[in-house]
Amino acid sequence: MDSKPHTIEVEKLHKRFGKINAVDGISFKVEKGQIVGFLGPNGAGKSTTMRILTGYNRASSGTAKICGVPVTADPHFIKRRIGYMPENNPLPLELRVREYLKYRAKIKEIPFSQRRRAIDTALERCDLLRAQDRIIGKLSKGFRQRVGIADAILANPEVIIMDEPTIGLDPHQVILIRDLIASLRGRMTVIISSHILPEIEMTCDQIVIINHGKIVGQGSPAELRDTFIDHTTYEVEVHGPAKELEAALASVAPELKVERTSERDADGFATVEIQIKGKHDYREELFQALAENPDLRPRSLRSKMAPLEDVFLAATRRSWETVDEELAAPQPAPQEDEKEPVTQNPEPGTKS
Ligand SMILES: Nc1ncnc2c1ncn2[C@@H]1O[C@H](COP(=O)(O)OP(=O)(O)OP(=O)(O)O)[C@@H](O)[C@H]1O
Repeated sequence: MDSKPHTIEVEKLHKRFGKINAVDGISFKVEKGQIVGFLGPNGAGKSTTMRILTGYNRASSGTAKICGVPVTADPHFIKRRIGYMPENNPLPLELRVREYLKYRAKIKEIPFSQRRRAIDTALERCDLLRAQDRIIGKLSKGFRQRVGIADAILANPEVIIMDEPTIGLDPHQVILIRDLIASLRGRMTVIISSHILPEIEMTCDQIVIINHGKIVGQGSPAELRDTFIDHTTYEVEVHGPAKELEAALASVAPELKVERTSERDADGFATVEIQIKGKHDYREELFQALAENPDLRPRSLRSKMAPLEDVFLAATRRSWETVDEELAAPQPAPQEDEKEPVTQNPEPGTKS
């Protein structure tokens, strides 16, 4: 049973651009205070979904609700509840940081008496107090991204949507932005899209994997691993003849595969990566098999979590197989609404 309230509810969302199904029946819910990552290859439909949520794009069909209200029902209500940082966020390069946030505070209708405090808080949270009088055009890309985030959080909205917030940043800046996003956990509901998989894994409570406009995987990193990864990987450091090692490993599990073996180090130890099908933890059996052989000397043994990249590849591969099957199947005659995009909702007003 659902326990926490859902700040974002998306149901059977479709967006067609002519013949392109950019978003093809997406449904998901996000609990209050969670950080959700959108993962997907180029053209998967991430930005389009985000733009529908913010009211920038209208859906062809389906519903998207923010705080229980359909995004098209009350654009003003939605505007006040969402902070949006679009991909390649355009900023006025000639303005100073504080000046820009003042202008944005006005647009966002923050009451005059609260503006100064709201700006100071956003500057502080984004570690921009030192840069508040700098001209935006003279800031590094990392600082500009922080200005974009400061703008998104300025009105203390319930939902923050960020499209590729770390694109083009150096690793140091990526860590700063990641920490900044993590600091919003519990306070705001956050959706971010990124191609940087470890970043999504480190930052997000839930991950939504999108491919060809459809959701192909959804859940916490652990749940996704459970769904898409059917093996466990182990790494063992061992000394001894290759033949003996092969025999010892073969006795552990019939479906054991040696993925790679490193060069031996100065002490004669090689690092061997092993994969065994299934979810059973074979560490004890592996250690025993190696230790029992007098010609082998194990030095360390550990199980390795599958990288999110493997989950992503497995999820998208599975969806490509489905697409291939769909393409091979006989096609029904086109429906009326496939010929012309359905414009169910009016285009909302200004950017928030
Ligand atoms: N305004 C538009 N007109 C026509 N087609 C569009 C439009 N916007 C997006 N598309 C198409 O819709 C599909 C989904 O695009 P979208 O930008 O949502 O993908 P994405 O997952 O955000 O990709 P990326 O990671 O490259 O930003 C793509 O095929 C894209 O070409």
